[in-house]
Amino acid sequence: MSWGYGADNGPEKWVTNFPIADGPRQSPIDIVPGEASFDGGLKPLNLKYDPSTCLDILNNGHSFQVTFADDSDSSTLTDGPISGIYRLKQFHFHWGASDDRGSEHTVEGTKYPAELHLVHWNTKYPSFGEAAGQPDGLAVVGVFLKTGDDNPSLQKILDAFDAIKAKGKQTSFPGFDPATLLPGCLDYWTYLGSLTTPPLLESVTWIVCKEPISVSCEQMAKFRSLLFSAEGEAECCMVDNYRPPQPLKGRPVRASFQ
Ligand SMILES: NS(=O)(=O)c1c(F)cccc1F
Ligand SMILES: [Zn+2]
Repeated sequence: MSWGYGADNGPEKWVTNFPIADGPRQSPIDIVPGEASFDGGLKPLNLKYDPSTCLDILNNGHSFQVTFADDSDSSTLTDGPISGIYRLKQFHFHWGASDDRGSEHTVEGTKYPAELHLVHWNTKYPSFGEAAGQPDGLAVVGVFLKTGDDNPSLQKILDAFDAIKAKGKQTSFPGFDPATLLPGCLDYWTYLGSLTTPPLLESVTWIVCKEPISVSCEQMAKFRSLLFSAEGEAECCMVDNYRPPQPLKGRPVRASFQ
């Protein structure tokens, strides 16, 4: 059986096939603002996204992701805590079965109902796959979702869900601008971590935004209408697809703001 989020194949079991699960720089973590150190040397995030690089939306059996053409520097992350140019590859979300949980990072124990991950790879390496194996290979921008007003930008994504309900389904998704998913304020915490799903590679510079974006509770219900299961299999709702916080193991967490 391959990894997932169930009792038999979930986060507590991943270490069996992926021993790095107990490694020194695993993600997510609980962010404790009072223990983060303000670093005046951290630059503002510079996110430049070109909607024409948006290709399609896919249910990969553990989340859904929106994928981007990454054969040029059209959609990039620069500055912030990183050096060089990182290209946007995809974004995806993690969410809960109810509004009291779902995010991967937590803030002093507070769980949000969902978390957005914008995944970028360092162009000093030839591809995403190569970069994913390097300690400075990836940079993921995390944004919390908080229940409140309806989010029109999110709604465009949710309206595509009927075409990707089951695992393995994919449909074209042209012209979406991921910048519309960013909060107004781009203050962030940053630390060195890992992928939060197997293979849990310790190659991610995490950049977690302090300000959440909104999602309505009806929109959260739509997230929960996706399936972990493929067509023809017993239906299993895609919910609680989050890894809980992992030990900090002495890592510094820096803040871009005071
Ligand atoms: N969750 S995460 O952002 O760490 C992540 C990646 F960066 C890359 C691939 C899958 C994945 F889940
Ligand atoms: Zn993720």
